[in-house]
Amino acid sequence: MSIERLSPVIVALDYHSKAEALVMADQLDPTQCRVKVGKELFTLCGPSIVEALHQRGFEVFLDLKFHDIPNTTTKAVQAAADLGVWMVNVHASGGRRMMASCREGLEKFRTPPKLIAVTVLTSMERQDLVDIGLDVEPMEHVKRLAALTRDAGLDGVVCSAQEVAVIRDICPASFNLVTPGIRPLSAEKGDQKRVMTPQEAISIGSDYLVIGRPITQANDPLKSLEDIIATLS
Ligand SMILES: O=C(O)c1cc(=O)[nH]c(=O)n1[C@@H]1O[C@H](COP(=O)(O)O)[C@@H](O)[C@H]1O
Repeated sequence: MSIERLSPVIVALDYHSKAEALVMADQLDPTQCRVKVGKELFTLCGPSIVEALHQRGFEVFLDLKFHDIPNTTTKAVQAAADLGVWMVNVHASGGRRMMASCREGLEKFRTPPKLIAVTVLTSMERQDLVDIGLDVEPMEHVKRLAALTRDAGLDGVVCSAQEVAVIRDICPASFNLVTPGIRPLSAEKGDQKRVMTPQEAISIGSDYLVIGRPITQANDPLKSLEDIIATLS
């Protein structure tokens, strides 16, 4: 069975050192999940953490949420492709030209990473958008940015599972919907606002579930991962 069919779970390795991240990775199983390397870990460790995870058999989502001018962002996603990562992301609010330039920049790679765009962070709610001058519901803004991402030719978006149904209506089935803000019923929400359980997220059409603390802060992370996967079938 391919890993695509085995598990949609991407475990967020949000750690402050390579050693801590690898202790967690060594408790997980690369046939049951992928892993995500974000800003904290990559800023501290650089490419060596990606190499160490590849050596252990994990596919890596490099979550650096690039947001810059087209030239800079394109060079950044090309650097991610040089590292051989499975997925990389930019901010959709960087705009159509920036996203299209990134997509074109990956065309020269034989097996480019999936290129996806963050819509509205799952930690944000309506008032956070008002604060930055956007007097809209998160759902509406996510829909607009997902359409822009689709038109720029990217592989998908990061959104909350609460927006999946609306995006599915306007994007092709091949458009990947990657959803953080996933919380089993028993888990703390923490700083996440737009949340959903793993089971609900999959039933509504999420392709990938990004899950950090509910797995990495569990007493038995592998059991927590397996318990979550068991709820998905
Ligand atoms: O791009 C992301 O992965 C991301 C986008 C978003 O809108 N919300 C969000 O939480 N994330 C990431 O997903 C992970 C969620 O972790 P937990 O809240 O611990 O499950 C973190 O590493 C976040 O950086």
